[in-house]
Amino acid sequence: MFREGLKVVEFFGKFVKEIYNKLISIQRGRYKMSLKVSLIQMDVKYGKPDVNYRKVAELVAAAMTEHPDVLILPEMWNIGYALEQLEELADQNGEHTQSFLAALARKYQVNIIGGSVATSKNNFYYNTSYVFDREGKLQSEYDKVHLFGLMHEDQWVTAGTRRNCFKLDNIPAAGVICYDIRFPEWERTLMGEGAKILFVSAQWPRERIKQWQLLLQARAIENQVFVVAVNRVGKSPSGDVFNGHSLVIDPLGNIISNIPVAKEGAFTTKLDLTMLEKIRGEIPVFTDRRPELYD
Ligand SMILES: O=C(O)CCC(=O)C(=O)O
Repeated sequence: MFREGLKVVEFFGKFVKEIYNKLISIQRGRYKMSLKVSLIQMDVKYGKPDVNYRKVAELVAAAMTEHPDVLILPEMWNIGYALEQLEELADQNGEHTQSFLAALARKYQVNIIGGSVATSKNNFYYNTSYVFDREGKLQSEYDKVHLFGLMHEDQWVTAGTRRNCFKLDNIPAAGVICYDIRFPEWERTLMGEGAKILFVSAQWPRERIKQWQLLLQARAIENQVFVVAVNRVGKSPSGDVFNGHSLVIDPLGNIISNIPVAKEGAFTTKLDLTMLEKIRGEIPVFTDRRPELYD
């Protein structure tokens, strides 16, 4: 009798919690017209995952003083481009990274675009991104699709084949990694699910930083989306210098962030999502497309 009583209480407890969570997500989905994003512009220590995980935990804690809705990390932040050490250092099935990011997301109740980390899955290596929601639930797993030959990434890493589309607080969004931004057809493909924000994580060297900015502005304008793009700072042993220049760009291509170029830190910017509908209404590029003429 007592046991049955407990079961009934447990059942109703679960039921009430589910209703509560539903109401919260409806509330977020309906009313959220702005979104605060924090970009974690960090140095990545080559081949030193312990140092890098600690650094991410510190910078995420620092970011939380600004109460962001979403955090984003750079590319390959666990080991840098230490490709020749993948056998030893790649995160097996991404398990360590997933539990690390899920715990941070839950602890701070914040959405996390986990940049990317080197993983090994079924004896292949990948450049993998994980996205977690505020409850620490995995919303997307993405393996970088376009591998960067100039840094020999294609000799070590296997290219992904899946899209990275997800919803955060009910807002549709998409994510890509670094070299992916040179393929406008890929970003356009991701827009098919109605993304309002494109998240980009990168290790983009200083010598081509002008191209980084122009490419990101173009992706924002042509897709009429906000672009939130984080790049690392620091140096790699091969001599590449990374000067950050992380950017938040509105759907008209205007830069709306004010992130000190080469400084390490967590930088927060607010996106006003109300401008999207107006822009898309005025110049309706999605309905004016002529896909029958394209390849
Ligand atoms: O496209 C570029 O110039 C940089 C790309 C890159 O560094 C990368 O994908 O890791």
